[in-house]
Amino acid sequence: MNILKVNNLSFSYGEAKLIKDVSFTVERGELFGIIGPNGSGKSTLLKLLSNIIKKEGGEIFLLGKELNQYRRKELAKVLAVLPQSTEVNFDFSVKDIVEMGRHPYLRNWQGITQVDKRVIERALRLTNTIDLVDKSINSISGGERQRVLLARALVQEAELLLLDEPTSALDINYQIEIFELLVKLRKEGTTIVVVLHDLNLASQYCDRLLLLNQGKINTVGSPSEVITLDNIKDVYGCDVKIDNSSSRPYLKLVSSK
Ligand SMILES: Nc1ncnc2c1ncn2[C@@H]1O[C@H](COP(=O)(O)OP(=O)(O)OP(=O)(O)O)[C@@H](O)[C@H]1O
Repeated sequence: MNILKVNNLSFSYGEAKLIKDVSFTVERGELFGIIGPNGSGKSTLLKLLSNIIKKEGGEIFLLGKELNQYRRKELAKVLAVLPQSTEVNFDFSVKDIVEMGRHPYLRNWQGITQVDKRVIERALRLTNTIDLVDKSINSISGGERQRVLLARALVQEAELLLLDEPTSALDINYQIEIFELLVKLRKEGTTIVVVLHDLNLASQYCDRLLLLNQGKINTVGSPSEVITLDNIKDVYGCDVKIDNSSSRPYLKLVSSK
């Protein structure tokens, strides 16, 4: 059964049409990657799926219900988002930030419960951020902040996670750790849609990929169907080598000189 169904989605900023007639589905329990060059519309697409910006045309069904029919709290229990920009304007502590993710579960006038505390502690452990809880969100590194905001998304216990470049600020150790965490979450039943720049990480970890080019879908399919010499040449305009000796394609850059 699909968790997300997108039909003929379109979106413009002013005159510029940024998302053009995009249709695809995401199945329950998939790790689904969105890839494409800078400016191709990946973040815009993710914001549309998160209801952060409103579509111009088309339909987005989340668990069979139109996204714009969800109430805010109801949506936050089904869908959690890690945005591309992890800047936080106010000087909250890490603990406060992560607790905010439980907001949709809190009753009026009631503080956090033992259940909330357990969920928060698990998310802090999974993202390796437990030692940061007393620090101010603005006094930690960009990579630490990215993991803290992932913890905040996890405490929402949503069925669908939408992550915009969750490892962009992370060193190689944490990149692997976060992807192993995503694989674990997927095994537990969470569906994950993730925007990625690193085509090899996308190939290695995602079940299916959507390759976006100038706001349109170029290809949707398995990593072997999407990461091909022709597709990379068409979309990125560069020559690469692709090693297909293992089950998933591995891309190597070729110097233009
Ligand atoms: N608020 C905005 N107003 C006008 N144009 C915008 C706005 N936000 C993004 N754009 C434009 O929309 C296009 C798509 O941007 P988007 O951020 O979705 O691309 P992306 O594929 O995520 O890029 P990147 O890989 O660089 O993060 C870009 O040309 C960008 O300049």
